[in-house]
Amino acid sequence: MGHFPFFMEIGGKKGVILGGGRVAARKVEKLLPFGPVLTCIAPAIEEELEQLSRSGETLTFVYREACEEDLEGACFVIAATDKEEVNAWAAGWCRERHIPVNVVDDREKCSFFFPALIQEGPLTVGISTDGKSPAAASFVRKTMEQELPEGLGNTIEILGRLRERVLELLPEQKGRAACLEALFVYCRKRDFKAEEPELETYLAELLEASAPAKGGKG
Ligand SMILES: C[C@@]1(CC(=O)O)c2cc3[nH]c(cc4nc(cc5[nH]c(cc(n2)[C@H]1CCC(=O)O)[C@@](C)(CC(=O)O)[C@@H]5CCC(=O)O)C(CC(=O)O)=C4CCC(=O)O)c(CCC(=O)O)c3CC(=O)O
Ligand SMILES: NC(=O)C1=CN([C@@H]2O[C@H](COP(=O)(O)OP(=O)(O)OC[C@H]3O[C@@H](n4cnc5c(N)ncnc54)[C@H](O)[C@@H]3O)[C@@H](O)[C@H]2O)C=CC1
Repeated sequence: MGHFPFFMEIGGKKGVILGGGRVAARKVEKLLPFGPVLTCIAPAIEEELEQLSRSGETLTFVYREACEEDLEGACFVIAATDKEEVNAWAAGWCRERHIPVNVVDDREKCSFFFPALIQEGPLTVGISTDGKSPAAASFVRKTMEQELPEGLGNTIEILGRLRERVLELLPEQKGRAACLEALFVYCRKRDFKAEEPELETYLAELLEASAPAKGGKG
């Protein structure tokens, strides 16, 4: 059975990574922009991984073999050592306690997978092959990255701000949906190049058009 792609909030949540090699580094690099509090435990930690902590205090290192108390209170765990028995032990320990666990050397033991990931501002695309071909997931990511129009992330950021206003100003659901759809269609026609002042103007026109006729109620 496939795995469902929940987009979960992990800001401030405790994440534990066992292992400090290339694969652990790739997982940590993906997680950091989403703001978790990460601890990485391994006797030897690659420089590539240590360097990721420059930007914030949310990544700490413990230079020893993993033990049970490392996992206690974790919101999610990534078993990324090169020792099959260590990864398997962590997987079992977490599953017994209903802690989500990712096991890099055995997809059967994972309760969640890492996707191939595209991030463009607030846009997140996660791609999975249900663990069947990470290489295929990687290929789809690269193909999609080339296809996504430049400026899309910025446009979505602006649309997010305008949306707040539309939800406040238009009382009726159908009217709101039509207005938000029209805004997006406009952005698409402008090849995602329109900046906020231009979209503000267009929104004002849309709101004007949907306002009750003069002399009406209110
Ligand atoms: C189940 C899963 C669990 C998880 O790790 O989350 C998993 C498991 C395993 N991967 C293995 C191998 C490789 N994985 C990659 C690459 C990626 N692997 C990723 C995810 C996942 N890998 C999850 C499923 C995702 C899905 O549903 O498709 C990506 C998408 C995301 C990421 O890692 O962040 C990232 C591409 C990112 C991108 O390009 O965008 C490469 C290529 C490389 O390293 O460059 C190789 C070597 C080539 C090969 O073997 O194919 C092995 C065998 C290890 C061994 O041989 O010992 C296992 C174990 C098993 O299959 O049981
Ligand atoms: N899921 C994925 O995307 C991929 C998974 N893999 C798998 O990932 C595994 C790890 O690969 P790399 O990071 O390249 O290996 P690596 O050799 O670079 O790193 C292994 C790390 O595990 C640590 N370690 C060993 N024993 C430990 C213990 N008892 N407690 C805590 N840490 C311990 C080591 O100190 C080291 O930091 C491989 O064995 C391979 O099977 C490989 C490629 C992709």
